[in-house]
Amino acid sequence: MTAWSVSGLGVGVIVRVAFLGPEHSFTHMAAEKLFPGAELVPCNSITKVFRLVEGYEVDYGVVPIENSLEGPVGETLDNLATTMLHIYAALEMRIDLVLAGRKGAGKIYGHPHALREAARSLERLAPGAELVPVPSTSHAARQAAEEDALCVCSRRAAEAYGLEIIAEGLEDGPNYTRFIALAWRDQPENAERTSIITAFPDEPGSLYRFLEPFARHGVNLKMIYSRPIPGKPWHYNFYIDLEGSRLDRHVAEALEEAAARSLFIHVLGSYPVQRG
Ligand SMILES: O=C(O)C(=O)C[C@]1(C(=O)O)C=C[C@@H](O)C=C1
Repeated sequence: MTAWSVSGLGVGVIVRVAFLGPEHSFTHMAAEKLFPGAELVPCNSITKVFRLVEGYEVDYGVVPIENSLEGPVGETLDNLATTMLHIYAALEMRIDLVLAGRKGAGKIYGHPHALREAARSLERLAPGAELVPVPSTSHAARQAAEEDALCVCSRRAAEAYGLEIIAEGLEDGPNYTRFIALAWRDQPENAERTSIITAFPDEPGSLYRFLEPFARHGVNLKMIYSRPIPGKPWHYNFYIDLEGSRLDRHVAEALEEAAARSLFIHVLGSYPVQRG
C-alpha cells in the first residue's frame, strides 16, 4: 500500500482518481501529475468520469476542459452545467502529438481535438487519408494497433501500443490543454482561479451590466465561453473564469453584485492551477 496524502486526507489513505482513458491518454498523464501515487481508474468517456465521482466510486475525476488551439471541450462544459461537483484543481500541460502506425494506411484515428490540432500536418503527411474520430488519443492508438492503421496520439501511447512513430511535432503551433480535477469540494484557501456558470435575460445590455462589477473591483477575467442550453434553442449559458479566490474580498463583492444582474450564478469552485 503506497503512502499518499492530499490536503484534507491523511497520509496512508489511497485516493482513487477516474480519468478519460484508456491508459496513456494525455488525461492519464494529467491525472498522474495532479495525484501522484493515486490509484487511477480509466473511463471510456468524460461523462463516465463525472458519474464515477458523483456516485462516490472514486474520490476525484480528471477531464480536459480547454485546448489552446481548439478551444473548449463541449462534453466537459455540458456536464459542468448540470453536476453538483466542484473544480478542485487544474493543470495546464503541453501536448506533443505524433503520427504513429503503418505508413501509407488509409485511416487515421484520433480524438477530434487532436485531429484538429494537427490538421495542417496531416494534410501534408497523409493527404486523402480518412480521419476517424474516437473518444481519446489512447483509444486511437489502441484502435490503430488492432487494425494496422494510423493514429494521432502521444509518444507514450504509440510506444505502449507498439506503433511505429512516423512523424513528431504534428501540432500547428504551441499546444496546451487545461485539465480539471472534479471533486465534491473546491480549494478556496489555496486558489488562483474561480470558475462560474451564469446566464442573462435576453435583453440589450445584460452582458455589459453583468461584467461591470468585475471591472470596477479589478477582477481579471481569464476565459469566457457561451454554450447553448440543451432544450432551449438560442439560449446560452456563459462559462467564465476569474483570477483569484471566491474568498478574496474583491472577488466576493464582484460576484455578489454580478449575481443580482444575472438569472443565476453557479460557482463551480476556486482552485489552484498547476503548470507543466
Ligand atoms: O486525453 C486525451 O488523450 C484526449 O484524447 C483528450 C484531449 C482533449 O480533449 O483535449 C486531450 C488533450 C489533447 O488536446 C487532445 C485530446
